[in-house]
Amino acid sequence: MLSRLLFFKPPKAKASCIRNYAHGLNLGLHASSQLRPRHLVPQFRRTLTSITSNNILKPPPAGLQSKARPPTTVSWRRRSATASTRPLYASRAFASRGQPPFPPSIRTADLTTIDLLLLQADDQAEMRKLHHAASTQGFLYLKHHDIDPSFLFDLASGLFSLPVSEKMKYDMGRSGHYFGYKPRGSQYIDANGTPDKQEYFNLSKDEILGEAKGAKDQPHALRSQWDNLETFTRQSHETALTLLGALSAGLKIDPSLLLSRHQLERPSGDHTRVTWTPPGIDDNAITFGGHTDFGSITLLFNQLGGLQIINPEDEEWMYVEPRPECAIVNFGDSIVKLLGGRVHSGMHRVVRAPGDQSRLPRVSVAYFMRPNGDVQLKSIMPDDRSSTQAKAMTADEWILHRAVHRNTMNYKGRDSFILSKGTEHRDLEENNS
Ligand SMILES: O=C(O)CCC(=O)C(=O)O
Ligand SMILES: [Fe+2]
Repeated sequence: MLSRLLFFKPPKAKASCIRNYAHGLNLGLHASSQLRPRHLVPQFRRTLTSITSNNILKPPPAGLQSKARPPTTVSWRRRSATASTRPLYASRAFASRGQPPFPPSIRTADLTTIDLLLLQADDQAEMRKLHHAASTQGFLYLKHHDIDPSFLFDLASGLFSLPVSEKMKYDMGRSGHYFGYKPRGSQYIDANGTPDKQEYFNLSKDEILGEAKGAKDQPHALRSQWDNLETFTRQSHETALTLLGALSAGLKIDPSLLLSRHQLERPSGDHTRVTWTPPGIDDNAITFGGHTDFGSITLLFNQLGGLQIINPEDEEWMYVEPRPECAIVNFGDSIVKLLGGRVHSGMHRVVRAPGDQSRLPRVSVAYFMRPNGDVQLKSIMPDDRSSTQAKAMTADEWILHRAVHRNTMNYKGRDSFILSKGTEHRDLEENNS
């Protein structure tokens, strides 16, 4: 791996040098599956640290700094590789799990498929396609990623079959704290306060990377997978950064505007979520009500159907068919606010899995990328500057706001429902942002 890194030229300009070096770092990481930045020779690590600390990346605040890890977060491109030169995609292993097929007769959303390899190769047409998908449906399929969520699907049954009293030791509660366990029924799904039907664990990026103070303990099923969780977190974040970089190109803005607001090493609400819905749900039941995601980019991994989005043409709900070789990507409220409404945060919900799939427990895995916690959620677009001087909620405040108001125990009628909504209800939202 070192010989690969030495091919890279010494730094020229700040931004490009960071990309080249971090790019090289990533190439090394992926070429040699289990190598991580902490395995780099100290000399190279020092070089990277001094480059990145040169006013482009702010170091994390004291107390949150990782001793072993250089900040590598500005990269968004890796050197392109063709499908034939790349190792077996993790998603292929994820594909063969023998679940009943998604029923072919069901109406599904016709989402654009974006090729991550083409984005990494700076393919202009693919970047335009990404921009178009982001600004219309706000949902897309992403192929040729190398994120492997299969270990989380494997551990889900053991994790969620723990006694409720055991899982409740990790309860996230009702205060808006958003990491830990969410029991079934603790969020409501509609204006009447109907409880949801799924449980999940949210695992903080900062805790997984060892950078959060006071990190919570975790059940053994998760704790024993910490290395895999770290790899999953890093790869998901890196993939989301690639999307942000390519989207910036589509929007013709300086990529650092978005990249500097989504740094891996900065404290943020990013997390991995493993969701479990038991079989035996009533036909037509909604297990997770219509919502938009709070953050910037969600990478979702599904084996079973059940996810639905609203068709912008006729406003009807349509299934999103799981494609095991693809992640489902959607854009959330935070990036809508940062880009002054130039992308769409798609409304979605989850219903019982269709057909024979409904006989299985439904597991889904997601990585939620959010802005750094202290980022103000207002437009960063150069054209919007004059209208965005007022102070806005920070990314952390926005999570708190939405999470508190979704909690069943905080439900006080329609007003609570209105307060729980995101950017899909712009008229409502203007009153609470
Ligand atoms: O389970 C799914 O397919 C989607 C879950 C979801 O929308 C969420 O957790 O925000
Ligand atoms: Fe969602």
